[in-house]
Amino acid sequence: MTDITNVPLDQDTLETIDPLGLDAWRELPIRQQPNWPDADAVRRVTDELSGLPPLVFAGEVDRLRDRIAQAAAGDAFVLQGGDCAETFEGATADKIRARVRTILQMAVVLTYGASLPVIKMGRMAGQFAKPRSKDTETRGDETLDAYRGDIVNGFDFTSESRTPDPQRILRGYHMAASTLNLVRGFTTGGFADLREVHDWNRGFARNPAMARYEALAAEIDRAVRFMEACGADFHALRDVEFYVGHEGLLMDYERPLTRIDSRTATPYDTSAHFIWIGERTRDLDEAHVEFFSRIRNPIGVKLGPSTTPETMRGLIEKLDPEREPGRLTFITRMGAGKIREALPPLLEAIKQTDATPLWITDPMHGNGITTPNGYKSRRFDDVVDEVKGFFEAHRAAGTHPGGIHIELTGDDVTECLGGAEEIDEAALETRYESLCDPRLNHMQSLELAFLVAEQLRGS
Ligand SMILES: O=C[C@H](O)[C@H](O)COP(=O)(O)O
Ligand SMILES: C=C(OP(=O)(O)O)C(=O)O
Repeated sequence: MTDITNVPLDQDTLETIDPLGLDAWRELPIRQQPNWPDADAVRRVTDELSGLPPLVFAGEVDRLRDRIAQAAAGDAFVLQGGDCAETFEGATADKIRARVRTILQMAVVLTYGASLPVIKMGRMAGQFAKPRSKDTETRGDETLDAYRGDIVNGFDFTSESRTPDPQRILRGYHMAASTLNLVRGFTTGGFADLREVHDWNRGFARNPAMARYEALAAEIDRAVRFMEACGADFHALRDVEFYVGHEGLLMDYERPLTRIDSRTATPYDTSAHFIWIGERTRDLDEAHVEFFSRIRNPIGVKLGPSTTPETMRGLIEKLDPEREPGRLTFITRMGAGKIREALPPLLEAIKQTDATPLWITDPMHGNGITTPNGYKSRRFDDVVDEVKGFFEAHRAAGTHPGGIHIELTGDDVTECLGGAEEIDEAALETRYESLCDPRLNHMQSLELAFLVAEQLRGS
């Protein structure tokens, strides 16, 4: 853990110089921050970042909060997806297009399955910082800093590349800005036309490996044609609301991008519409929860299998004291083997409170394995099983299963095992590109969407 606490100041002084408490986190323990070698260089960068334009606007953030409130009430479903770790090299038009396309395709299938609006959100345009299990990595007799994401250091195993470089923070900001710009272009410029997006799904279901989904794809097809025959204005439907979110981890990025909204005089973290706090940094008495309790964005918190009802209640008190609809999302990542025991007590406990968080399943992070040939992977079947466990638990408790959070790519990588294409351990060697955790590829993502749609129809 890195202590980046400043010289402690007394409470009165703090309240005078920081009335909104946006720097109170600096007095608290903090995890998962880089050991920047040059504090002055970091200060110069954060000063510069503080003066750069916001990436998102407070009004959009408010709209997302309303949408999340809808989902929490069971009237919408959230789809969050994107890379485990976005890279600077991967911020190309082709890769961004493929990811957006995958999310839009999944959304069509889920919309049909749920008969509800699907709120589309990329793990994109800022998902550059990674928490790690270990601060260092050893290869042979050399030990270097662990790779913490492109916004901190490089992946190459050399001392130069692994040394945290604050200039990367600025590069991350510019990469996020250009990614978001393209995402906005795609989702408002015709690329999201429902007829075309569904046409891609039809092609997918005709693939012999995916034949199981043909019937559902054909049903969606009929529905789209029915809408067309009824005179639906597909031109108006070409534009979709698309939001971005990432883990709020690197405080030297999130704090300078936090700005006071001129309409309401309240602080918004303008690095993304949605920010989540990771499983490793959600301690109630530490810096991340403190900081994100002060901002107006909708906040997610990852909940692993050891989360107790008491911790959950503490998070609600700290992050959503006003019980504001849409403010708080719990993203459970329990693991397929644990969700059926670990989630029900939380759902029973939530019913005893006046809180109405949105519940989303992240079926990726509790299902990591390392294969005998040395790859970090996940079994598609475990991912599906955790999703099923999530729906089962919510059905039994009478609460709403409100969304899914997936690490995915639009490319044909081979990082997760199984799926209809039956990716096996040997295949992992052919196209494993993630610099951190394994993602579902394009086909696996669509397959999951069809399976979730089946669950939604049954719920
Ligand atoms: O994406 C999540 C974490 O950053 C990742 O699982 C950490 O991986 P590690 O255990 O290899 O550090
Ligand atoms: C690190 C992540 O997840 P978790 O906090 O659930 O481990 C992540 O989503 O990238």
